[in-house]
Amino acid sequence: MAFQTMEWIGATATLRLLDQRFLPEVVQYRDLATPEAVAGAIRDMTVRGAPAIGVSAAFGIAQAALLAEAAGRPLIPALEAADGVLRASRPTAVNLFWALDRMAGLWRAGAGAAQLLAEAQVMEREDIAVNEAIAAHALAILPQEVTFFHHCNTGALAAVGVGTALGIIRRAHEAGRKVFAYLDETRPRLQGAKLSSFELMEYGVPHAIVVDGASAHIMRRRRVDMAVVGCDRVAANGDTANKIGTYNLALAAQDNGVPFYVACPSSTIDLATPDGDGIEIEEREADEVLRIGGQRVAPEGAPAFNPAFDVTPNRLIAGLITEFGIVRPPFDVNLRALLAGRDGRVVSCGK
Ligand SMILES: CSC[C@@H](O)[C@@H](O)C(=O)COP(=O)(O)O
Repeated sequence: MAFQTMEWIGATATLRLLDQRFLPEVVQYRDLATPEAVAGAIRDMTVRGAPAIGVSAAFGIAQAALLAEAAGRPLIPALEAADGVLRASRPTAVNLFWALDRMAGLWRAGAGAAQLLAEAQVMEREDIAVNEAIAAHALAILPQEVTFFHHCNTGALAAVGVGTALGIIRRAHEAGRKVFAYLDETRPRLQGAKLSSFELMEYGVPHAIVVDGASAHIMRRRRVDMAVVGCDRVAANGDTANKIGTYNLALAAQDNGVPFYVACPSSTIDLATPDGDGIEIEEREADEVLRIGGQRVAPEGAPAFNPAFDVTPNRLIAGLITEFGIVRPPFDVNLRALLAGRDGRVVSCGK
């Protein structure tokens, strides 16, 4: 692979992130030396995608402990401050809070810097395995020839391993399936056109970038076997927050009889939020809408509204593809059973 989304540089205790803001034109890395810098990189979308955000934040916590220990400062105030600044970086992807809670469980119990770094590295390795398991479960239901519709970027750039939805597309291609993918360009940040296409070009997966508004038309006129997207938070009833435009895509899929799947690690499931109405939706600056590639496309002074995510109601979702299997409706029952199974009890994927 010609790029690596993140890398921990032990010698300098820095987190090296591929700066996704400049892809596909420039492959350039940033070395972040403090948890505040890591939080800034999450906020400005140097790193993005729910799993990648979570693991980056875990390294930010480890970094806080390492810096405090090296300076002989007390650990807990440093960790509390780092936790606060990282928690405030982006609101919607629950993986951020999941990762910070997991790290906080350790440092509140007295873990030191070495143990916190080891835990961040465990999370890094886990993500790789989880991504592979998601792809393997998906492959089991895919035909030999398959055309996908995909939204945003959910691949290696959004994770540590191959990613979720885009990881499925990549692994299906590598497994010898005859794969084609339509990639929504994903306005306003263009993660589909810039990042997902960058990845699929790299892997040699046949695809076409389409404008977001083309999905219903393409599903009506052309072969599409499955829409598959990632997600930032799944509520207890299966309502799913993902990049703005996902809900539109799900509606288009339903109207055209195309099964709509959401691929996610179980760390994206948030049983504490009963339904999608309780999910905070990040609102970003108007300029993302008003400009394309730095160039203003709207009249001077025109207003804009820029919600970065939307919530797809559970009734539009055929299944959630997790590392433990494919969760089918009724999601309220089956998601609880899935997470109970993760703790060693019964696993029911509602197949
Ligand atoms: C496996 S990534 C899943 C989601 O995080 C992805 O679909 C998405 O919405 C990313 O949004 P972004 O704003 O680029 O961080």
